[in-house]
Amino acid sequence: MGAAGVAGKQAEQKMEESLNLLTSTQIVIKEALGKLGYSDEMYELLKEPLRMLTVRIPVRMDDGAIRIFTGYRSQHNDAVGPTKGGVRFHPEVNEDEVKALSMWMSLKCGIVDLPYGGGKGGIICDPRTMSMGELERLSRGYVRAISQIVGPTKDIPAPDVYTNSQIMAWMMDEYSRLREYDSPGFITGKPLVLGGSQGREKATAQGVVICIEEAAKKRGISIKGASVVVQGFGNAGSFLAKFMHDAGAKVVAISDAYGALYDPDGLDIDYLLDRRDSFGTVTTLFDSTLTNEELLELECDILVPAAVSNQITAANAHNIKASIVVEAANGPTTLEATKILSDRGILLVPDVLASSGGVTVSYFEWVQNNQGYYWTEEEVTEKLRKVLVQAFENVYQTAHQRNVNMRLAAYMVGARKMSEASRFRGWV
Ligand SMILES: NC(=O)C1=CN([C@@H]2O[C@H](COP(=O)(O)OP(=O)(O)OC[C@H]3O[C@@H](n4cnc5c(N)ncnc54)[C@H](O)[C@@H]3O)[C@@H](O)[C@H]2O)C=CC1
Ligand SMILES: O=C(O)CCC(=O)C(=O)O
Repeated sequence: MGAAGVAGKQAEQKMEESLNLLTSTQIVIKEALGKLGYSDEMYELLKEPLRMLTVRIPVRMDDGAIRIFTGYRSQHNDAVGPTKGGVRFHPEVNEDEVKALSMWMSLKCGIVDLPYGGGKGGIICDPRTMSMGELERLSRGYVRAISQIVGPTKDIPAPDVYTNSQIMAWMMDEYSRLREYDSPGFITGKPLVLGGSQGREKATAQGVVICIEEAAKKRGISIKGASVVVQGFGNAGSFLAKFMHDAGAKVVAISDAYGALYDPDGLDIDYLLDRRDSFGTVTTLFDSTLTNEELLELECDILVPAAVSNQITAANAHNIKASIVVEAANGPTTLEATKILSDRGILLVPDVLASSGGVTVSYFEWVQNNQGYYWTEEEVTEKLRKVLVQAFENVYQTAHQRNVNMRLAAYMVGARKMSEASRFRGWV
């Protein structure tokens, strides 16, 4: 079959497979709760968020026209504490995705043992086509629209895809104006001068690196000289590529929304970092690129999807060459693909564990905001390492002891705390 035929068949298989993130999350949560011995009532409680707010945000665009944007804020479960999770600005944001993302936040917070439940937000928009003024008005409008259900002791947003510290600053300023007092603890991922934490920007990637190191130890792979492929070159992917490169690994391919760059001898990561724009775009500067689909199937030791969901599916899971796949992105691998990779003996470190470094340092930021006393980058990094190494080991041991794959093990570890908190509160 020619290349076009193979691509067509893969597209067909992808269509047949369930790519609904909410449905697949519910399947694994149900299985995890069953393994933990919880009743069906617990599943009924946890299968959907407790609260989902849909808002419509009118924004005056630079040309004078008014555009109405749709946004969401989902709060999955607040039995443990206030809900926590990022805000995504992306054209493909939808209600089910935001719900699933908030459920994953609950699981992440359980895995790294934070006093939070999970939340997540999103706005359907394409910030790459908007001016700074339009983005500021949209960010402020979103905060006004969700202000009743968020706050430093209710639900604390943070950055995610196509949002950054500037957007967090506008959102914090808008919330502080509404409440009429300075509220740095309303949001994390802020610039340092507004109460941001040392190390938050790099935290997601640092967490992923710790998981890669732990996974590599289990597989007897040395990081020095290992070949690494990274999908996505934004906050998570670009820092990750840099850290792996600095640790002596050979980063042979990276990508962004427009394509991938490949060099079997290793890419010049510092050069690419220098050239990327604020949306993590760099491949458009080069002629010779691969597709994101081709990138995933490249020969390598370690593959890190660090972009968007549903990238590794039943259609390409058999062609993945890496022996370790570490999910920096949320939801990059479907359930069917998870099974295929696990059956093939590939060590898959799931998103709810691998990408939990970001929310861990967000928690540190919130603690520092609450106490008004700030830590050094070394302190943050050391605390993050301790948390992540412990979390990895808990999930890895659970997988072994219960003879389940790492995703199911992570859901079991992550679901336990919110289930117990819900039970003690008398909700179930
Ligand atoms: N920023 C954070 O603290 C955290 C991020 N994550 C997850 O990591 C992933 C990446 O997030 P960030 O790096 O923060 O976003 P970002 O906005 O900084 O970068 C996104 C990157 O993905 C690329 N991309 C977008 N659409 C793509 C597509 N269809 N195919 C391939 N590449 C595409 C962009 O070009 C860019 O390089 C997301 O799944 C996010 O939910 C998870 C935990 C924390
Ligand atoms: O930093 C945070 O609070 C949340 C980060 C996030 O949205 C995620 O882990 O997916």
